[in-house]
Amino acid sequence: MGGFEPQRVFAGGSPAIMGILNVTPDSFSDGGLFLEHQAAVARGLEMLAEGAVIVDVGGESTRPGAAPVPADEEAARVVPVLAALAQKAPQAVLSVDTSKPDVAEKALAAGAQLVNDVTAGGDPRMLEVVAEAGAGIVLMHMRGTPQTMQQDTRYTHVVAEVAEFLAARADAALAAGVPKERIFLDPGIGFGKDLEGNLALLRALAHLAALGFALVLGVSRKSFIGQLTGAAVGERLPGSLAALLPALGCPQVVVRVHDVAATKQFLQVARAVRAA
Ligand SMILES: Nc1nc2ncc(COP(=O)(O)OP(=O)(O)O)nc2c(=O)[nH]1
Repeated sequence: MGGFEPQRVFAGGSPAIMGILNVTPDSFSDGGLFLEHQAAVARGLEMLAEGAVIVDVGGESTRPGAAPVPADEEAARVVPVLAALAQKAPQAVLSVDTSKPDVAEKALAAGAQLVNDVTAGGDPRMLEVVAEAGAGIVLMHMRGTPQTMQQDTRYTHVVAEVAEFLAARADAALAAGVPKERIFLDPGIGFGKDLEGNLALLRALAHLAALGFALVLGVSRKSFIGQLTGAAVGERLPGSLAALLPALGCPQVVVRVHDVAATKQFLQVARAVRAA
């Protein structure tokens, strides 16, 4: 149950890779590919073999306009996959991508050690669930909900506003009893931001790292890459890799990606050729 060990995430250095495993019919880039549990477990094991340190299992798409999934359906999607991965890959760090405390509770009992909450503890019970389980939590910035977040993407100063939100949510997690080393902050690229807002957050990633918490960064295949290049969602791997460049300067960052092997190779070479 829980027992998140942060040192396992960065034992191989930073950035560390979080492989995305969407057990959903409608995720924006890979919906339906891994809805069947056997295929999902195989994909999770494949990503671990390719170099992922964390496998992030999600049962509800958060793409703009996505319909919410009932808790029992979401749990039915992710819990069996997490249980199988915990049994087959006991060395893996498993996370559950959910904003529902009930789903998180079941996922942690099944072997997840980290909760990836795109609402940053929007449901107050989530922080209690995470603290009680000794789990880690990813607190992500999103304006509104997947249904509303792209309707208002105006900020006075997007970096300052996102940093302020994340710092406040980290304080709430600390107050709930989650230790600092088990808290990850995430700017939420694509969640209620326009192109300029996403780029400003990427350029200022070191500023967010200066808040003193480990970070998670999710840029993989996202629409801002399409806006910059015209590339369709299945053609965005080069742009997804280029968007990781700001992460290279951060001491403790997890990059959340679909393409694990390519990202692993990119990071190995980028680290080798980059001045210290
Ligand atoms: N912490 C964090 N979690 C996230 N979960 C989902 C997505 C959206 O990507 P994906 O999971 O591929 O799509 P969908 O939400 O449609 O399943 N992005 C993030 C992110 O940037 N950060």
